[in-house]
Amino acid sequence: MIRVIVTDIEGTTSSISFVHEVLFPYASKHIADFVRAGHGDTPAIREQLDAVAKAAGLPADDIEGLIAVLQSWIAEDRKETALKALQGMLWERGYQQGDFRGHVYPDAAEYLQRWHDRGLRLFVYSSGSVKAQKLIFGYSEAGDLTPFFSGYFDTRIGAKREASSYRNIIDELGVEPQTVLFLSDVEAELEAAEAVGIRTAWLVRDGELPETGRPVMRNFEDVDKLLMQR
Ligand SMILES: CSCCC(=O)C(=O)COP(=O)(O)O
Ligand SMILES: [Mg+2]
Repeated sequence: MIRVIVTDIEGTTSSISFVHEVLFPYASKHIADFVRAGHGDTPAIREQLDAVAKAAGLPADDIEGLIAVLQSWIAEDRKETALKALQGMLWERGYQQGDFRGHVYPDAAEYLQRWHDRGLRLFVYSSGSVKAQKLIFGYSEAGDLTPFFSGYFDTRIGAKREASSYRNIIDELGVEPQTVLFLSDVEAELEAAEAVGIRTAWLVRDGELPETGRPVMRNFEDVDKLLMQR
Protein backbone atom coordinates (compact mmCIF):
# COMPACT_ATOMS: atom_id res chain seq x y z
CA MET A 1 0.00 0.00 0.00
CA ILE A 2 1.27 3.45 -0.90
CA ARG A 3 1.80 5.65 2.18
CA VAL A 4 4.30 8.17 0.81
CA ILE A 5 4.34 10.20 -2.41
CA VAL A 6 7.54 11.83 -3.63
CA THR A 7 7.04 14.25 -6.50
CA ASP A 8 9.24 15.94 -9.04
CA ILE A 9 8.37 19.56 -9.92
CA GLU A 10 9.25 20.59 -13.50
CA GLY A 11 6.98 18.73 -15.91
CA THR A 12 5.11 17.02 -13.07
CA THR A 13 3.48 19.46 -10.63
CA SER A 14 4.46 22.48 -12.70
CA SER A 15 4.91 23.39 -16.34
CA ILE A 16 8.28 23.14 -18.04
CA SER A 17 7.53 26.51 -19.67
CA PHE A 18 7.23 28.29 -16.30
CA VAL A 19 10.70 27.05 -15.33
CA HIS A 20 12.31 27.73 -18.73
CA GLU A 21 10.48 30.89 -19.76
CA VAL A 22 10.04 32.64 -16.40
CA LEU A 23 12.44 31.34 -13.73
CA PHE A 24 15.57 30.72 -15.81
CA PRO A 25 15.40 34.05 -17.73
CA TYR A 26 14.87 35.88 -14.40
CA ALA A 27 17.99 34.19 -13.00
CA SER A 28 19.93 34.95 -16.16
CA LYS A 29 18.94 38.63 -16.03
CA HIS A 30 19.77 39.18 -12.35
CA ILE A 31 22.60 36.78 -11.51
CA ALA A 32 25.44 39.20 -12.35
CA ASP A 33 24.21 42.04 -10.09
CA PHE A 34 23.26 39.53 -7.40
CA VAL A 35 26.75 38.02 -7.32
CA ARG A 36 28.55 41.39 -7.58
CA ALA A 37 26.51 42.77 -4.69
CA GLY A 38 26.62 39.71 -2.45
CA HIS A 39 29.95 37.95 -2.92
CA GLY A 40 31.87 40.06 -0.41
CA ASP A 41 29.59 40.22 2.59
CA THR A 42 26.99 37.45 2.27
CA PRO A 43 28.49 34.16 3.50
CA ALA A 44 25.71 32.03 1.95
CA ILE A 45 26.50 33.48 -1.51
CA ARG A 46 30.26 33.25 -0.97
CA GLU A 47 29.95 29.56 -0.02
CA GLN A 48 28.16 28.74 -3.28
CA LEU A 49 30.60 30.81 -5.35
CA ASP A 50 33.48 28.85 -3.83
CA ALA A 51 31.77 25.65 -4.98
CA VAL A 52 31.30 27.12 -8.49
CA ALA A 53 34.99 28.14 -8.59
CA LYS A 54 36.06 24.63 -7.57
CA ALA A 55 33.80 22.91 -10.15
CA ALA A 56 34.89 25.30 -12.93
CA GLY A 57 38.60 25.38 -12.01
CA LEU A 58 38.60 29.18 -11.56
CA PRO A 59 40.15 31.32 -8.81
CA ALA A 60 37.52 32.09 -6.16
CA ASP A 61 38.14 35.84 -6.55
CA ASP A 62 37.51 35.85 -10.34
CA ILE A 63 34.00 37.26 -9.90
CA GLU A 64 33.40 38.10 -13.58
CA GLY A 65 34.67 34.65 -14.60
CA LEU A 66 32.31 33.01 -12.10
CA ILE A 67 29.39 35.06 -13.42
CA ALA A 68 30.18 33.91 -16.98
CA VAL A 69 30.25 30.28 -15.81
CA LEU A 70 26.92 30.69 -14.01
CA GLN A 71 25.35 32.25 -17.12
CA SER A 72 26.52 29.34 -19.26
CA TRP A 73 25.22 26.80 -16.71
CA ILE A 74 21.80 28.50 -16.70
CA ALA A 75 21.73 28.42 -20.53
CA GLU A 76 22.53 24.71 -20.62
CA ASP A 77 20.20 23.85 -17.68
CA ARG A 78 23.06 22.34 -15.65
CA LYS A 79 21.74 20.64 -12.50
CA GLU A 80 24.73 21.91 -10.49
CA THR A 81 23.92 22.13 -6.77
CA ALA A 82 25.69 25.50 -6.28
CA LEU A 83 23.87 27.08 -9.24
CA LYS A 84 20.55 25.76 -7.93
CA ALA A 85 21.26 27.22 -4.48
CA LEU A 86 22.04 30.65 -5.97
CA GLN A 87 18.94 30.53 -8.19
CA GLY A 88 16.80 29.82 -5.13
CA MET A 89 18.17 32.88 -3.35
CA LEU A 90 17.58 35.03 -6.43
CA TRP A 91 14.05 33.83 -7.11
CA GLU A 92 13.08 34.62 -3.51
CA ARG A 93 13.19 38.32 -4.35
CA GLY A 94 11.11 37.80 -7.50
CA TYR A 95 8.40 35.92 -5.63
CA GLN A 96 8.39 38.42 -2.74
CA GLN A 97 8.15 41.40 -5.09
CA GLY A 98 5.29 39.74 -6.97
CA ASP A 99 7.26 39.56 -10.25
CA PHE A 100 5.77 36.07 -10.71
CA ARG A 101 3.93 33.34 -8.83
CA GLY A 102 4.75 29.65 -8.89
CA HIS A 103 2.98 27.67 -11.57
CA VAL A 104 1.30 24.53 -10.22
CA TYR A 105 -1.24 22.69 -12.38
CA PRO A 106 -4.73 22.98 -10.84
CA ASP A 107 -5.07 19.17 -10.69
CA ALA A 108 -1.73 18.95 -8.83
CA ALA A 109 -2.82 21.56 -6.27
CA GLU A 110 -6.15 19.79 -5.79
CA TYR A 111 -4.75 16.28 -5.33
CA LEU A 112 -1.83 17.38 -3.15
CA GLN A 113 -4.47 18.67 -0.73
CA ARG A 114 -6.64 15.55 -1.07
CA TRP A 115 -3.74 13.14 -0.56
CA HIS A 116 -2.50 15.11 2.43
CA ASP A 117 -5.99 15.10 3.94
CA ARG A 118 -6.22 11.36 3.29
CA GLY A 119 -3.14 10.83 5.46
CA LEU A 120 -0.51 10.25 2.78
CA ARG A 121 2.87 11.82 3.50
CA LEU A 122 4.06 14.05 0.63
CA PHE A 123 7.65 14.96 -0.26
CA VAL A 124 9.34 16.83 -3.09
CA TYR A 125 12.44 15.65 -4.93
CA SER A 126 13.67 18.19 -7.47
CA SER A 127 16.93 19.44 -8.92
CA GLY A 128 15.81 22.89 -7.80
CA SER A 129 17.14 23.70 -4.31
CA VAL A 130 14.96 23.09 -1.26
CA LYS A 131 14.62 26.86 -0.97
CA ALA A 132 13.39 27.08 -4.58
CA GLN A 133 10.96 24.21 -3.95
CA LYS A 134 9.46 25.93 -0.92
CA LEU A 135 9.13 29.14 -2.93
CA ILE A 136 7.31 27.67 -5.95
CA PHE A 137 4.78 25.97 -3.67
CA GLY A 138 4.67 28.74 -1.06
CA TYR A 139 3.98 31.48 -3.62
CA SER A 140 1.95 29.34 -6.02
CA GLU A 141 -0.94 30.55 -8.16
CA ALA A 142 -3.11 28.28 -5.98
CA GLY A 143 -1.87 29.84 -2.73
CA ASP A 144 0.49 28.43 -0.13
CA LEU A 145 0.74 24.68 -0.72
CA THR A 146 3.69 24.08 1.65
CA PRO A 147 1.48 22.84 4.54
CA PHE A 148 0.78 19.70 2.48
CA PHE A 149 4.43 18.65 2.36
CA SER A 150 6.31 16.73 5.04
CA GLY A 151 9.74 17.38 3.56
CA TYR A 152 11.93 18.29 0.60
CA PHE A 153 14.93 16.71 -1.17
CA ASP A 154 17.27 18.30 -3.67
CA THR A 155 20.52 17.22 -5.34
CA ARG A 156 22.35 17.24 -2.02
CA ILE A 157 20.80 13.77 -1.55
CA GLY A 158 22.15 12.77 -4.99
CA ALA A 159 21.44 13.23 -8.71
CA LYS A 160 17.95 12.38 -9.91
CA ARG A 161 19.04 9.73 -12.41
CA GLU A 162 21.12 7.79 -9.84
CA ALA A 163 19.52 4.84 -8.02
CA SER A 164 21.62 5.61 -4.91
CA SER A 165 19.73 8.92 -4.48
CA TYR A 166 16.45 7.06 -4.09
CA ARG A 167 18.06 4.61 -1.64
CA ASN A 168 19.22 7.65 0.36
CA ILE A 169 15.67 9.04 0.36
CA ILE A 170 14.24 5.70 1.55
CA ASP A 171 16.85 5.52 4.32
CA GLU A 172 16.14 9.11 5.36
CA LEU A 173 12.38 8.47 5.48
CA GLY A 174 12.79 5.10 7.22
CA VAL A 175 10.12 3.44 5.05
CA GLU A 176 9.88 0.37 2.82
CA PRO A 177 10.41 1.26 -0.87
CA GLN A 178 7.21 -0.45 -2.02
CA THR A 179 5.18 1.97 0.13
CA VAL A 180 6.55 4.94 -1.84
CA LEU A 181 5.21 6.30 -5.15
CA PHE A 182 7.54 8.58 -7.13
CA LEU A 183 6.04 10.93 -9.74
CA SER A 184 8.13 12.30 -12.59
CA ASP A 185 8.03 13.27 -16.25
CA VAL A 186 11.52 11.86 -16.90
CA GLU A 187 11.68 8.13 -17.57
CA ALA A 188 15.35 7.85 -16.52
CA GLU A 189 14.39 9.18 -13.07
CA LEU A 190 11.59 6.61 -12.79
CA GLU A 191 14.00 3.81 -13.75
CA ALA A 192 16.47 4.94 -11.09
CA ALA A 193 13.72 4.91 -8.44
CA GLU A 194 12.42 1.52 -9.61
CA ALA A 195 15.92 0.06 -9.27
CA VAL A 196 15.57 0.33 -5.48
CA GLY A 197 11.97 -0.94 -5.38
CA ILE A 198 10.06 2.35 -5.37
CA ARG A 199 6.75 2.41 -7.28
CA THR A 200 6.49 5.05 -10.00
CA ALA A 201 4.05 6.96 -12.17
CA TRP A 202 5.04 8.70 -15.39
CA LEU A 203 3.50 12.13 -15.95
CA VAL A 204 3.16 13.08 -19.62
CA ARG A 205 1.46 16.46 -19.41
CA ASP A 206 1.48 17.46 -23.08
CA GLY A 207 1.91 16.12 -26.57
CA GLU A 208 1.56 12.66 -28.00
CA LEU A 209 1.50 9.67 -25.71
CA PRO A 210 4.78 7.79 -26.03
CA GLU A 211 4.74 4.15 -27.13
CA THR A 212 5.70 2.31 -24.01
CA GLY A 213 4.56 -0.50 -21.77
CA ARG A 214 4.67 1.98 -18.91
CA PRO A 215 1.32 3.43 -17.78
CA VAL A 216 1.16 7.10 -18.65
CA MET A 217 -0.57 9.71 -16.49
CA ARG A 218 -1.89 12.94 -18.00
CA ASN A 219 -2.54 14.57 -14.64
CA PHE A 220 -2.84 13.92 -10.90
CA GLU A 221 -6.39 12.65 -11.26
CA ASP A 222 -4.97 9.74 -13.30
CA VAL A 223 -2.38 9.20 -10.56
CA ASP A 224 -5.17 9.07 -8.00
CA LYS A 225 -6.93 6.31 -9.98
CA LEU A 226 -3.66 4.35 -9.93
CA LEU A 227 -3.42 4.87 -6.16
CA MET A 228 -6.89 3.45 -5.70
CA GLN A 229 -5.84 0.26 -7.53
CA ARG A 230 -2.70 -0.29 -5.43
C1 LIG B 1 12.10 24.19 -7.79
S1 LIG B 1 11.57 25.16 -9.12
C2 LIG B 1 12.97 25.25 -10.16
C3 LIG B 1 13.19 24.00 -10.89
C4 LIG B 1 14.61 23.82 -11.31
O1 LIG B 1 15.47 24.64 -11.08
C5 LIG B 1 14.93 22.61 -12.00
O2 LIG B 1 16.08 22.39 -12.33
C6 LIG B 1 13.86 21.62 -12.28
O3 LIG B 1 14.26 20.37 -11.94
P1 LIG B 1 13.23 19.15 -11.71
O4 LIG B 1 14.11 18.16 -11.02
O5 LIG B 1 12.09 19.63 -10.87
O6 LIG B 1 12.81 18.65 -13.05
MG1 LIG C 1 10.80 16.89 -14.13
